[in-house]
Amino acid sequence: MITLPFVARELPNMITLPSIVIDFLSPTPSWVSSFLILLVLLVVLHTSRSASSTPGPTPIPLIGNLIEVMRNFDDFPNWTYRTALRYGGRTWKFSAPFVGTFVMVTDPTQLEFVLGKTGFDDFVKGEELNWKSFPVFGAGVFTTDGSYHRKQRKTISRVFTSHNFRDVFAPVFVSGARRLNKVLKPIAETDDRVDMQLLFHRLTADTFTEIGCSRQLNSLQSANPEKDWTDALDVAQRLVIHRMKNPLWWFNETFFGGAKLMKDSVKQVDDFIYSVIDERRKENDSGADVVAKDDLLARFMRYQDDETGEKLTDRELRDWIVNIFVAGRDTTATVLSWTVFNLSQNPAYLTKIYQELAIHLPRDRNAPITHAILSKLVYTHACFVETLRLRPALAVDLKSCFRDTVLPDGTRVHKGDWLMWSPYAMGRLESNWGADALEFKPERWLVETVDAQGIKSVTVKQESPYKFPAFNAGARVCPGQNVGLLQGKTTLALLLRDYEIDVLNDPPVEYLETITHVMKYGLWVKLNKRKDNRRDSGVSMDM
Ligand code: HEM
Repeated sequence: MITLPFVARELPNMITLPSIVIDFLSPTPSWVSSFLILLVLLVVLHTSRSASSTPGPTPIPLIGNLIEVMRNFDDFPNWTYRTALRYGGRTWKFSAPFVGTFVMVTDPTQLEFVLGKTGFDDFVKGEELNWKSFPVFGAGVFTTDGSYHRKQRKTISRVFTSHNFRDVFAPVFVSGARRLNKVLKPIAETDDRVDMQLLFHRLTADTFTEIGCSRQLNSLQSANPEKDWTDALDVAQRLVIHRMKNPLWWFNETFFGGAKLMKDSVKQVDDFIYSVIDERRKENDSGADVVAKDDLLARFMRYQDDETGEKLTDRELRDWIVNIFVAGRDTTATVLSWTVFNLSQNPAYLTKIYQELAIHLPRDRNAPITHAILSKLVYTHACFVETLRLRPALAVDLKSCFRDTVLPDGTRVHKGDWLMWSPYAMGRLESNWGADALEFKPERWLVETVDAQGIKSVTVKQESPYKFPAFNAGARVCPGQNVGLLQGKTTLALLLRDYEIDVLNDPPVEYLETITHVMKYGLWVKLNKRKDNRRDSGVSMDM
């Protein structure tokens, strides 16, 4: 054994290598030997880390689990499920070069540590996510940490009052669902097929533009040019995902036009949002009563920093609006699509929804449908959350580890590692949901309660968010979950009241993993007008 002088200088504890290695290295230029030694050290480091007691797919020196990850790239949520099964729901690890080590959690107790109070400061969104997504999300609520994130959450949460649920959200969602049904009417009268996923996305784009900035996008009814900004947002979001998932993303952006596509898409988004902000500022200056518009933009414009008294700049307003738009639009539309699909595979549950609608929705199709009525649609609600369990809108989520820490099960997580959790896998594990975990079974959400007067009622169970993290959990739990649920059940209720939906499975229904768990080829269906099941005569409902 001989000692390498330069290594000894770098590392006082003296690292020694077998002479055979040195003999091999000595005739080579010093940078080559330095590089090779670095590689050897990396292998040693890598092997010592992977030799930890945390299970996981066997890594290959230097490339970690890259091959396995690449092989399962397009089926990532299922891979997380299969691997979690292999390790019996225990925490496991995998790694990939240039991306890092991922610690995967599927057990509610570990997730509570990570997302709850104890680990909140140890696990953050982090700088990498922040800068990679900056062109699209800017310094928005999704990608920031610390006090800036808290002030956004506080302002956003103030919009979700019971008054707004009753007087703003419910009417917007009911009128959106009615518009959707109107668009479907001529389609149902012919043999035409339609992609419901596309229409759900347009519907939620319309409703969240209305809630966000009181603009009528009308993308459901027409090829409105303003709709293009939402398409551009989709493209930009996909590029962000590419940045997060593919270590060679910069290659694509630099040499294959990705950078231009990102720039053009972001510009289209910005043009729309800045024009809305500009218009609102002019309305403000002209003395128009913007306060009466209790939309998110109005609230954000009224926001003043507690300490400095400063208001938000146009750029900040733009970021806040984009984030909330993405949060509300894609998630709800995705879950709606999967709910329709799940119900088509389980007609018995569809029949139960029909019964519930027959009892609670007004007989007159044009009569108002209030928030109070919608609150009674417990079974429809349960179908929506059961879909979320099996098809969470964010199938996999992650945070960056800010400092070395140890999970309750003893797993060591190092600073810079990624802490990942898979709501998709967690929703399917028997250890979390019992032997029938893979079955679509809305009943698992229903609980019977008895009030002080002895009156029985059925409600939807509140599961622990650490067992059911479809809306995240802890201090970053989704503040809009009840808004999403309300729009989900409203749309579903009115759609199923009026139409029988025949899912064609052609093209097949498969998922595509982008930010949300969307369907790769859409959800193609054939529609028929439904008969009103309260009338024995079987007379078709008026449209
Ligand atoms: C079914 C519908 C919805 C689902 C499944 C859902 C799910 C989620 C999830 C999983 C997160 C955490 C994402 C992360 O890790 O950063 C999240 C965050 C968030 N959601 Fe939702 N969401 C839904 C609807 C909505 C709606 C309708 C709004 C607003 C109107 C909204 C607003 C937000 C916001 C602002 C955040 C960021 C919270 C933070 O980081 O502090 N969501 N949502």
